[in-house]
Amino acid sequence: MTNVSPREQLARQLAEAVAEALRADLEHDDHALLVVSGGSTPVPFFTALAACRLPWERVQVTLADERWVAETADDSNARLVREHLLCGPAAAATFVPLTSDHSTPEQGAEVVAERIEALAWPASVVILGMGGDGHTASLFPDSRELDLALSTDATTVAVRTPSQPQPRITLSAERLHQARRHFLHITGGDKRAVLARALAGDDVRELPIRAFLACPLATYWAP
Ligand SMILES: O=C(O)[C@H](O)[C@@H](O)[C@H](O)[C@H](O)COP(=O)(O)O
Repeated sequence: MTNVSPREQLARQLAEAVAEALRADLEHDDHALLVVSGGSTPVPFFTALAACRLPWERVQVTLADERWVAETADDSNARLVREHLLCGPAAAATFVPLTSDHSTPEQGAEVVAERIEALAWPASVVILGMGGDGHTASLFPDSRELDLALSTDATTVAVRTPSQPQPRITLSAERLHQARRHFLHITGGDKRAVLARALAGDDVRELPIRAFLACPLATYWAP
């Protein structure tokens, strides 16, 4: 038995659950939509999911949020997806990024929204991450667009926040709720403590992850 770390085991278990969900939906739908988050946590999950046997040509992939940077930039979530998930057979999936040629997310938000709205909603799966400040996607507590992102029925919202170096674009909470299944993928003691605080209170503006605690949320956590 190889010595597999708890985080690697978690990534593999999450990948199996997501693959199973996609297969179940593809039994009765032509396409299945997977919405993933960026950051660092998802990398082993992406690698494990890419190795799963799926009719990838019928899977659509998009992002919950994105930094408004070129796809060649180190901190591009689209780059992370292309490098770690869309590999091997999974390269046959249809990936729809969240950036456009516009110089700002405010200018690009509408054309990105149109592109996203054409996908196979409701999503089969939304994978959420969480930051130490309780943000998820780009719903940041210190963002002046938080109230809008939590209340609008628009698909995308341009976000600027003092805590992040780049402008961002995020799917709105309303759009992120349009899914059959929600998974929260977090690791480490700090995030476990933030989740415990989120579960103990109701103020969504304080900890925006709270916007997703009511929908069934499968939490995948490892130390
Ligand atoms: O663009 C992003 O950064 C993500 O979509 C973001 O919402 C992420 O899930 C959290 O910031 C956690 O990031 P880590 O996994 O790097 O801790």
